[in-house]
Amino acid sequence: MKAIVKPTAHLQGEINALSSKNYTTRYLLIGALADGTSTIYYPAHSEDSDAMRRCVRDLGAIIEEDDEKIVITGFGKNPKHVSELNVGNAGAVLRFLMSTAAFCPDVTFVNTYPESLGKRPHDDLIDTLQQMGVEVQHSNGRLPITIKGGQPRGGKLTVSGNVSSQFLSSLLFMTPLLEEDSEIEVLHDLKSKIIVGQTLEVLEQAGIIVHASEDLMHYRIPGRQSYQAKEYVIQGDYPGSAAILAAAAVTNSDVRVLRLEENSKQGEKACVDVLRAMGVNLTHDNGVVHVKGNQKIIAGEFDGDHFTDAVLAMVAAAVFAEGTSRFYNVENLRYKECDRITDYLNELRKAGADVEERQSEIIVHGKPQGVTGGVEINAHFDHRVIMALTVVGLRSEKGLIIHDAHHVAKSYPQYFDHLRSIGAQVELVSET
Ligand SMILES: O=C(O)C1=C[C@@H](OP(=O)(O)O)[C@@H](O)[C@H](O)C1
Ligand SMILES: C=C(OP(=O)(O)O)C(=O)O
Repeated sequence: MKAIVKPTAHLQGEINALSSKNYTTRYLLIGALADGTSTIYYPAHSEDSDAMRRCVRDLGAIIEEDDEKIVITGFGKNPKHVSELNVGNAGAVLRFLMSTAAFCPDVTFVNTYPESLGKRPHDDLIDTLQQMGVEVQHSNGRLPITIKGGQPRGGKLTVSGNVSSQFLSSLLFMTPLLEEDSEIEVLHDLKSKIIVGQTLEVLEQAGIIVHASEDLMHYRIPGRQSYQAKEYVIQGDYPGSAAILAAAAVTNSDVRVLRLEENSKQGEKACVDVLRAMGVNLTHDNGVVHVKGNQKIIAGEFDGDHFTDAVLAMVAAAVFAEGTSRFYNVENLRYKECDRITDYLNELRKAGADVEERQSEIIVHGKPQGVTGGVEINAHFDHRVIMALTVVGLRSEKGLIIHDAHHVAKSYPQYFDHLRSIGAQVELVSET
């Protein structure tokens, strides 16, 4: 499917934020690791959350669902001995389940997105699983990956955190089920540290005890624990909503996004502060972000690691700022669905933006007068590239054509419908 994004000067209306992808994957996992029956209200429905649902079902969880909830009966630490799992293009789902798979004798994670997830590195987690006595076959740290587990050992473990926080989260989900106590030391650095807070939050809700140091670099996890079955309610999703808010910021708008909790632990909640710092007229009360955009954006400097999945949307807003913006500490964007620095900036340049890259920085020389557009964009299999380029297309002179825009469904299948409901001129055309 291609998205034909046309210049749009005004956006107006109200959007009910999509449900959080990152909470849905977590609650599905802890529901599967529990021995009883849990209920998850308002789960996300996207390719990534579907991937987690499919895989935990393959591993033996029993799932029933209706329009508002998923009821899941878990397998505890005794997953079914499947031989193959397909996580689609979902990095977090793959990494979280690589540890769960250590309870199975022989599982292969297949490589269905060789150009996207198939290129992402998982060596840091493979290394820790090997420390636990698990045999892992892999292709240079990449998919396909075969885990030959059975009885993983706890004890003293290390994991590197400078590529992704997902490796640490994965171990935090699995180690409480081991016979031995575990101690995890995070080596080098911990990127996307803030999202580990979401992992610790859901573990605590399920009655799991984890002793974490204040800097989140050391953990003591008692073994022989079990996940309690509980009821969970999924909150609205900040990473996806960040693109809607950016679209409202770069147009003349009066847009409300509902279900965005002020006290959420999602790091991407910072997008509200980033837009505020960029001079965007907005309020955030009672779970509603209300943007009254007037197309004026002021440049700023931001540590993007605090809001990793919203960086591309904030960069899209900065494309139209007065002055030069800098998003620093973002090197791990290179290891996501595509290289979100080089690949993304190449597409932005085609659209007419003035951007520069460093190894761990994105620099944007703003163009308040707008960009020319009128070109075709490669989505690089990346939902966040698609969402961000759509924002740029709305404020361009000639619009943009985004190829393979169906990949938006990885996290936000209703993105274009939501944008169109507030007046965005976007046409969706199938590509054969
Ligand atoms: O734990 C999670 O659910 C996620 C962690 C982040 O990845 P990194 O830790 O690789 O930055 C984020 O980008 C991803 O969308 C989801
Ligand atoms: C990077 C993302 O997801 P994942 O790492 O789970 O593929 C994302 O949602 O932007």
